[in-house]
Amino acid sequence: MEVLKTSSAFEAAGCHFDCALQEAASAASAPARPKRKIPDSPYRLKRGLVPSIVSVNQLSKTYASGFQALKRVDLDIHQGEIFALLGPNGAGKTTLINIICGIVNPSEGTVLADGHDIVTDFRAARTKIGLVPQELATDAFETVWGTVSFSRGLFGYSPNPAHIEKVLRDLSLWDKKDSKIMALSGGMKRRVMIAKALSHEPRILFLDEPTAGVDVELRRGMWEMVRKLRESGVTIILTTHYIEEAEEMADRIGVIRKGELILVEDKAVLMKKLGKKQLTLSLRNALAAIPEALVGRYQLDLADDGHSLIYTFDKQGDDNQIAGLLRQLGELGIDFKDLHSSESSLEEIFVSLVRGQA
Ligand SMILES: Nc1ncnc2c1ncn2[C@@H]1O[C@H](COP(=O)(O)OP(=O)(O)OP(=O)(O)O)[C@@H](O)[C@H]1O
Repeated sequence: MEVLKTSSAFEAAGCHFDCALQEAASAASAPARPKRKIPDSPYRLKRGLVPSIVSVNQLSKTYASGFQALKRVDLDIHQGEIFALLGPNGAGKTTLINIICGIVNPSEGTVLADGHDIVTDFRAARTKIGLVPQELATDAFETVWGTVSFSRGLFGYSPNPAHIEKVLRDLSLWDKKDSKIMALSGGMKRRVMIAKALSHEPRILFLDEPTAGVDVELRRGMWEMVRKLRESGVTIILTTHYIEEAEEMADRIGVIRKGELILVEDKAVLMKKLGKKQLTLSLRNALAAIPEALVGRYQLDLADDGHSLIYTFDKQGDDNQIAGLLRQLGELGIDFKDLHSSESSLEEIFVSLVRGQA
């Protein structure tokens, strides 16, 4: 439930998805924590009027080995949104991003980036896109200013010092503009990668695992920065293994499993539709088992050596069910001294989706 948000264990370890699944499974008994208020986004406020900026149609990829990494994927990314692509290791996220960015050829299907076909109109499509790859690949001996300016040149754009200055200032790198890359911290290097990706003024920015291995404080700073980029009109597509990141940042969420896009949904709708609620009753006297009269009628579990009775129900469920359960408990003489409710986190919803249970 709420308690299953990204735990510090895999934050610290930069842990990958399979690990997250195990964490989620084993964290069910952790104490509840209060729900965080996530600010509404400009995208969400004007939703309904937003056109697509990336259009993926029936996209498939079969590698030379014969392995089919993507299976007829259809996806529209809306202008001005932050879209989070989630999926276990090997699901096909990087393949999809690499095809859109022109790094991997599609086997079938088409992709339009800001109206340009990524195969037949490659150059125009590529200028619209910025990619921040997972690996920090920068020239250690080059200066921040030099490497970011050079990236712009790679796209055939004439120098624009005013733009490079703005990017460096926005990313809090201006005071480091003359520093060599090797003299920067990991977090600064990551921001240099973002500056490089923004050097040619793209309208679409792909962030592949933007905060992998980044400490919690810096990660929050990165989230703030990504939101500012979105406010400046850049559409952002990110992959992440940190569910908290998607929950915090994304307007919409796509889930890939075994090369298939199994779900694309507004985050808030997803959490409402697939989310579960739990009502936990602290019993006055421990129960050895769920009473016969309740079995099959309610989804009930015992915890805490029989001292807690947990009722799980759909978020969109009928409130009369709770009243009915409480009445029946009274009739059975089962008394409780306290009760509290909690809601599923995105992480729980996600775990059930990739396991195929949702
Ligand atoms: N060049 C390649 N040749 C053959 N198979 C490949 C190639 N690149 C990727 N694959 C396979 O395609 C599948 C999808 O890989 P991809 O890198 O897209 O997954 P991912 O969702 O990004 O995973 P991760 O979260 O681990 O980065 C994997 O099974 C991978 O082994």
